[in-house]
Amino acid sequence: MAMEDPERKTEVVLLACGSFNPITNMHLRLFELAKDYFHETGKYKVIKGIISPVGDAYKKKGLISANHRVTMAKLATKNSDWVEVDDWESSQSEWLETLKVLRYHHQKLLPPDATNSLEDAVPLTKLGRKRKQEPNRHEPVKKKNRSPDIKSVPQVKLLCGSDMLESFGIPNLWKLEDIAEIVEKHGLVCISRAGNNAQKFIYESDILWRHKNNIHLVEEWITNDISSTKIRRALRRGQSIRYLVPDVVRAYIERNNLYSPESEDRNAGVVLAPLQKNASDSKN
Ligand SMILES: Nc1ncnc2c1ncn2[C@@H]1O[C@H](COP(=O)(O)OP(=O)(O)OP(=O)(O)O)[C@@H](O)[C@H]1O
Ligand SMILES: NC(=O)c1ccc[n+]([C@@H]2O[C@H](COP(=O)(O)O)[C@@H](O)[C@H]2O)c1
Ligand SMILES: [Zn+2]
Repeated sequence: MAMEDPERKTEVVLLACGSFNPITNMHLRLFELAKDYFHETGKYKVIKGIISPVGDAYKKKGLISANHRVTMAKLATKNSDWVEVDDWESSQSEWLETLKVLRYHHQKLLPPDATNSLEDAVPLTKLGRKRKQEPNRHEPVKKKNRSPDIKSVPQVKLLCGSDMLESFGIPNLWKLEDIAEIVEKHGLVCISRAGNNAQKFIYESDILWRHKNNIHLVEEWITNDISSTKIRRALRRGQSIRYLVPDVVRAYIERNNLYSPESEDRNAGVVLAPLQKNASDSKN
């Protein structure tokens, strides 16, 4: 009686977008923290985590080739039974808005006959009901006899740190309509990060406030301020990065001599792709 009906839980896929230059232990922790959070609510079941390294066309300073970044992320997740790396985003020749990456991964989860431009026409939660239940290759078929109310299409939520949430406020970096669609149709899971105040940021934004039910703030109590920037800095200085990144990643970096003063100068003086794109969009 008191047992929850597992079939009624909303299935969630967590998508983390970023440079992963290189992937760190903290990136991997984000997934574990978010999964614990959702399971503790009793309402969600996290079925998968996806790491999507940004493509080279993002043009961030110090960004090394996507090839290496994807390889390192794959090495780092080798032992995870639920987090995987997807190179679809990084294999595009142009930089892609994060919303487009979310849409792509959501579409991949739809039954094959539902993928034709339904996305914008039908609210996400209705998609599963509108179409006949069909197995898809991402998920084993569950018991039949589902209640029609079960949202059978998993939600794809954007997993990020609070610095990424706060980057929504940087002029020209994000389009307002993209932010709106991310929080309205998909949802956001934000892990606290030193120096950021996500709650206040949501309070100060009308659009985020309106959709705060779809923004999940997760407090990281075992605080850990590892960042890729600090890893690259340590490497340039010949310092150890052991126990800050998975050991296979450390070995791969050393073997290929990936980070140096020269690599840090990549894209120096180049305008970041979203800034470039949004500036030229606002001119036409
Ligand atoms: N220590 C951390 N705590 C919370 N979130 C984090 C942490 N490190 C990374 N993230 C999140 O992981 C995602 C990918 O981040 P990204 O690839 O930029 O890593 P990073 O460590 O912030 O790198 P960089 O220092 O180069 O900006 C972002 O959403 C970012 O907020
Ligand atoms: N408008 C947008 O969709 C937009 C703008 C800026 C960054 N991003 C994404 O956010 C992530 C930021 O990563 P970094 O913190 O490593 O720069 C990347 O995946 C990037 O593509 C998206
Ligand atoms: Zn970052």
